[in-house]
Amino acid sequence: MAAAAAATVRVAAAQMTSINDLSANFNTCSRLVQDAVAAGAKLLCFPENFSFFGSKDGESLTIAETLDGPIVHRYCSLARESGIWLSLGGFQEKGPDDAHLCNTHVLIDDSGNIKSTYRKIHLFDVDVPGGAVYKESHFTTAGQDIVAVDSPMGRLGLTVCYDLRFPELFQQLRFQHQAQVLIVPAAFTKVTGEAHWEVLLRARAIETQCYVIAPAQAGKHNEKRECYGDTLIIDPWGKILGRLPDRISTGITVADIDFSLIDSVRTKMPISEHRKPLDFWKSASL
Ligand SMILES: O=C(O)CNC(=O)[C@H](CS)NC(=O)CCC(=O)C(=O)O
Repeated sequence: MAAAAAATVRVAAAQMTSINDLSANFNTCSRLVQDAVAAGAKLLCFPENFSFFGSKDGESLTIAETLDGPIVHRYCSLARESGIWLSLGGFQEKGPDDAHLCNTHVLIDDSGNIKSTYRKIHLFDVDVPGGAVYKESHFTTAGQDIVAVDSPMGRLGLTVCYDLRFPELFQQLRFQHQAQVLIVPAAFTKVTGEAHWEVLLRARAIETQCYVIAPAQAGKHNEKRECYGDTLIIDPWGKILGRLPDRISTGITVADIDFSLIDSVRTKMPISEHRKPLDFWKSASL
């Protein structure tokens, strides 16, 4: 008889203040990996720009690398040596030309192999009210593909930051790609985070009936940039399971993924049966 799958599995999400120094950020990540392993986590998720947070426009282009370059290689070794899965939630991957990179979410297994990669689909070209103007597309090429992948932590759906505002991606991950756990690494602005971060994350968890793991950049990265922070882990009922003692400190939070909770929430409230196919909406709007 096959061994029964574990009923729960522990995951961790990091909160950190990355700077424009690859080694300093790697040292922080290594320390957080040790904390996650000590806490019994099988997966640790890092925020967007975990390995490098530029201090001026275009600085990230100077450190962009391919997935087989030394930066990702170092994180693969860290995963293998520590026996933990890592979600690298926003790596500056060398793009199609020297003027563009891809904002790539890289998932590494506990043997140190890259399991999958997702390239951020929605780019942050936004004039933040009361904040700065962002033009991510100036130096970033958008991804085209939805990515979900099986793991011991369930079927993981990969996203990056601003994707959070586009529920259709999350609907696709749940209903077309059968995701159970959605990872939303972020570097949210302070202004938009205050207004929207928690409510958007809880909404995505509730409407997809998935766990949501949302590791966040936090606090002041340099003279010009400050991120909202507030790393969260949320269950499929929308309940917050994990959060650091404060919004901007560096550290991890952990929570247990309970597969029976996913099943019971979905069975008792069968939205996958009640939802209308796209064709319904086409005819309903005529
Ligand atoms: O600020 C930085 O340099 C780092 N941030 C990023 O790399 C990305 C792209 S500019 N930030 C977001 O997507 C913020 C989304 C957001 O804040 C929202 O949707 O409200």
